[in-house]
Amino acid sequence: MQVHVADHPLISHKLTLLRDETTDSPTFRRLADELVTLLAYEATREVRVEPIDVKTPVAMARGVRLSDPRPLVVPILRAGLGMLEGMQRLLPTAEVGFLGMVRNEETFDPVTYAERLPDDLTGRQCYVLDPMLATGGSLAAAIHFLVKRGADHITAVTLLAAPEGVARIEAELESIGVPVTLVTAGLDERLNELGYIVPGLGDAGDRLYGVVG
Ligand SMILES: O=P(O)(O)OC[C@H]1O[C@H](OP(=O)(O)OP(=O)(O)O)[C@H](O)[C@@H]1O
Ligand SMILES: O=c1cc[nH]c(=O)[nH]1
Ligand SMILES: [Mg+2]
Repeated sequence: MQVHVADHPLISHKLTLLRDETTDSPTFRRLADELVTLLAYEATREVRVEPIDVKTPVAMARGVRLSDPRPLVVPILRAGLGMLEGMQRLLPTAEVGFLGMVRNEETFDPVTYAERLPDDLTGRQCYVLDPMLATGGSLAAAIHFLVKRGADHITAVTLLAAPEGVARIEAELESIGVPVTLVTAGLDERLNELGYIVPGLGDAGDRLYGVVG
């Protein structure tokens, strides 16, 4: 898997504020949104385009436009929803599909409670959004959903990733069978015994939207 850890002082600055436990929910949402827009630039480096000609006020010019079919952006609910607008700012014409997943707190296995994806993703580039790649269970499950429908190019965009999660996706790449790229604002040290990223930022969903039972 190609792993791009963002190396930019503005991204590091915003990520540091995001980690801070005193950062409130409205600020956390704004920072997550800003971070995704910065990450989207790197994440879309291989977005497919086709040549077109355009008439400027002066002359004809050769340019490009996004190819059809348009990319599909898939936020993993809940926390991934906090990254959607930031991504759409750069890819306004992308389609959006949804996956709802929650981790079992004891086994860390993802439970899928919602799925709204196009049936046929043949030839589609897909961008999966989830702030946290911890054990990698949720991202692996999301990738399998997309590949089963025919997606042939997947980019995951995260705010933080743990080495354990990266290793898991790498180990599953053979069964995944399509190239996967990870673009993340930070790669942290490890997971703790509760499956949280260390030092991390806590529970991204709770920090974005509040604690639900
Ligand atoms: O890599 P993993 O070990 O699978 O963990 C990461 C997942 O955990 C979090 O979601 P959570 O289950 O807390 O759901 P939420 O977004 O509703 O808070 C996070 O947003 C990822 O989806
Ligand atoms: O650190 C973590 C791990 C999983 N999910 C989160 O929201 N945070
Ligand atoms: Mg959560």
